Amino acid sequence: MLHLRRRWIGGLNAFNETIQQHSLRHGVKLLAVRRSVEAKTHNLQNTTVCSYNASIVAHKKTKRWAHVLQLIEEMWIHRCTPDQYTYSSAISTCDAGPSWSYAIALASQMVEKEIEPNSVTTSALISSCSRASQWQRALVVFESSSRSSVAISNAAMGACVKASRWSSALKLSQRMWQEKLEMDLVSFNSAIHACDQGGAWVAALRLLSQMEDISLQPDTVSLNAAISACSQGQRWAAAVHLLSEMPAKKVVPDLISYNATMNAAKAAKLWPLSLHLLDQVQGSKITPNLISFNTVLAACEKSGRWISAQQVLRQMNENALPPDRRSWTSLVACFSRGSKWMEAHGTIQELRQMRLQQDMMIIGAAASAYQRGHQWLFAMEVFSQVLSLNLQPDEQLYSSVIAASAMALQWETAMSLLQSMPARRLQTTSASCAPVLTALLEAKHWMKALELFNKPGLAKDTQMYSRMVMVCEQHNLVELKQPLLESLVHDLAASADQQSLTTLVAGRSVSRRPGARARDVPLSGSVPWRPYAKEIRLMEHILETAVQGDPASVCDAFESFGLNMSGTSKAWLKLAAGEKAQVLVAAACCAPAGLMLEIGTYCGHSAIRLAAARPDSRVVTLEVDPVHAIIARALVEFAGLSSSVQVWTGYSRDLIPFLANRYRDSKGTFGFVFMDQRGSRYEEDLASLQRLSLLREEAVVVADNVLKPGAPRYLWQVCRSGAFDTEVVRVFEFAMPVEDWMSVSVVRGGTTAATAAFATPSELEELSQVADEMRNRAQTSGGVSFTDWSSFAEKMQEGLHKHGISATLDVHSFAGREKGVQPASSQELTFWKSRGTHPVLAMFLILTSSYKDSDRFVKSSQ
Ligand SMILES: C[S@@+](CC[C@H](N)C(=O)[O-])C[C@H]1O[C@@H](n2cnc3c(N)ncnc32)[C@H](O)[C@@H]1O
Repeated sequence: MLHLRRRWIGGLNAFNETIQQHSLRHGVKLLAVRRSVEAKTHNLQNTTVCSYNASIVAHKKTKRWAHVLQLIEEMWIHRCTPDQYTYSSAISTCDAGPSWSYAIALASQMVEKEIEPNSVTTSALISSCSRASQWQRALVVFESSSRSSVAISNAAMGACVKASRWSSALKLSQRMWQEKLEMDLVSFNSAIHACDQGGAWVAALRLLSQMEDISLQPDTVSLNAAISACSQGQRWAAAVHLLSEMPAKKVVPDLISYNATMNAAKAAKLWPLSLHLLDQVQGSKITPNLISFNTVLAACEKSGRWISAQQVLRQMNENALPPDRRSWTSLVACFSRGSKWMEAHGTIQELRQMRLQQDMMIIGAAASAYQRGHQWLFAMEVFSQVLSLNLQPDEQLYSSVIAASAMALQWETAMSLLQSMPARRLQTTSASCAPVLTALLEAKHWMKALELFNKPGLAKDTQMYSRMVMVCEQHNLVELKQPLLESLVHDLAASADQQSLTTLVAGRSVSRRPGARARDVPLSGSVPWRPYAKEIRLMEHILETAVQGDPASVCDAFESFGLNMSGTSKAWLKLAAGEKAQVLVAAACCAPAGLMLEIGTYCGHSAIRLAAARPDSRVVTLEVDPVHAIIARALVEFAGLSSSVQVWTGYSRDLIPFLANRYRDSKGTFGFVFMDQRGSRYEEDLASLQRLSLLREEAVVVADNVLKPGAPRYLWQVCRSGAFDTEVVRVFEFAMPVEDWMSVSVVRGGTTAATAAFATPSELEELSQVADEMRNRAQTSGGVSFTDWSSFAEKMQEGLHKHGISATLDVHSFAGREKGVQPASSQELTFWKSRGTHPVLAMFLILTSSYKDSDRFVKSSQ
């Protein structure tokens, strides 16, 4: 007993400082003097401990802690010794509100008077420490308490949770479980709350199952905390599961349950799920609040779903819930991501009229929209607005405004903005430097550009190199390009792989190295991923296995390497090979004379195929990644096609206007185009080609991957605008057992600029965004499994079908003629023409005729 008391005293010694600061002893004494006078008057001498205790309990109910303190002091004066019960009641009265320090003072008095504390006093004392944000002291009291009890442990866990010490709280709950204390709802709820704080979703689910084991019914608080833990732990599926299970557990979900699940959907960028949950809330008797709407808006923002965001804002108005700054920021950011600068601008104007105070978030989102829309004057205007509002511009805002100015060739403005960043203690990054560099190069200030580029500490990324290399190539700045490429290769992660690139950059052409052995082809999942390791191995494989100067053997080597890669899309080689190559070559063979354009060179596989298939033509191919471009040039040279294939480094949006100047031809420059860049750019790049009159009459335009990841906006243009005749060809993805589509279109005469005004239905806009999300997912470290690709392709097919877009030709059972162009019989051509098929496509159909279509032809022509 004595030992336990010592422990208790030891624990309390830690409070000395607090007691000195907050002790009421002094105040209590003064009160007691007054009270003792009153006591005399009221003849309280005969009052017993019991009656004092009764009065204290009465005051406890009304939380009159000052009276309780007076009574205790009085008891001492009248030599009526307070007991354990007196102190328990008194401490729990003082535990509430600002009087927590008196609880500590009372506890200290108990120690002084050698009165043994019970579990009520201890837990009340722990709560007091917790209120005083003294979680460590709460734990000291807990550890020094003589016996374990649920109340004491709950109080200690509560103190840890309040102080966000989630792991300490979880340890306490584990201890309770191991010590077989009868954990109650409060214990579990505190523990699950701790899991929420730490995103410990596994522990939260384990606690729920422990509750089930002891037949303890969780309540809304338990389940909401568990959903929130899953959300913190990025487990949206578990969060949705918990929400859907609530009715079965006889727990009614409330707004917090829905908001927490929506938050999980937002974190996973699952905007359709968050919209669905919002619909569910609205369909139930719960009224969504600002948090609900803002969570859904933020989910839309993450994916740039501006149409959905607009709908959510309308719903807010219908619910008489005015959007706040956060809601507006999400909307403007959605417009920015969706490249809708005019809509973003309209919203900013609306906010000004509403006199809504704008903050850095909204302004930053607007500046980014202006940057994407090349609106440097508006970007500068918002920048000035930031200064006039005495806000501190951040790096993001600087980058947007600099990029917008640089794109408008305002290099002086861009440069002075960049130079003013350090004065504001802002770090210059590649996002802010790259546009200035490009603008300087465009303005032919080569030396200034080089000076900036060589500035120590400048973070250089591939995009920056790409833009620099692009300008050097366009202006034939060989002396400038060389150090850039050297620096690029040097900046790549140091590895043996780097050597091959160094050789190429040094200007030494690659050739077959007799005796050298290609490294094992497959890049298994266990091989650590290094930048460009896959591409460098591919190159080495081709150099070792193909015949120099023989394009067919080079293409075979590309394919054999690709077929040996396996697993997820991360290891998969993104070539238009296999069936796709057959469609590509057949379409190219039907195209009118003129240059052939490819957007998306990668390592040069399809460019080599095209050049080999049409020796009468030249291929111009664009590649944004400078390392891919280096490898592609080397392999084109190895295939003996350097004079037929020209590789340009740069982003298609920047390069197409350059092509217009470089290759202008009065008949239109390109007779054939192969779109194999990011599918979300197809439509815009095609529109640029049309606007700049770069397409010949009856030019053939082929696009790959129009089903997976998909290019719904582009398909809508080529299938439904009336400006093209199009066949949509069903093929197998190269080296993947998944269906994909390629589109083969012929530009109808006189319609080269007609598609711009042809609006895409909103559902297809949405589908385009889904496609982009899949593209992003494919680029993440996990990649996308073949099964996921397959089910994605099915869904995309359904979505397109609703808008009348389906495959028109099946090449799975390709029965076309052997390689190369063979003259089609006049009977075949007449057949297709009689069916209204464009003669160029008729030719293509004959070349790629599948069993199905051959049958159709044979039966109809008999
Ligand atoms: C699917 S791969 C091309 C495969 C290649 N056509 C073949 O079949 O061998 C796509 C390539 O396009 C490049 N790319 C993506 N978007 C681009 C753009 N807008 N402009 C230029 N290149 C782009 C990527 O860096 C990547 O190397």
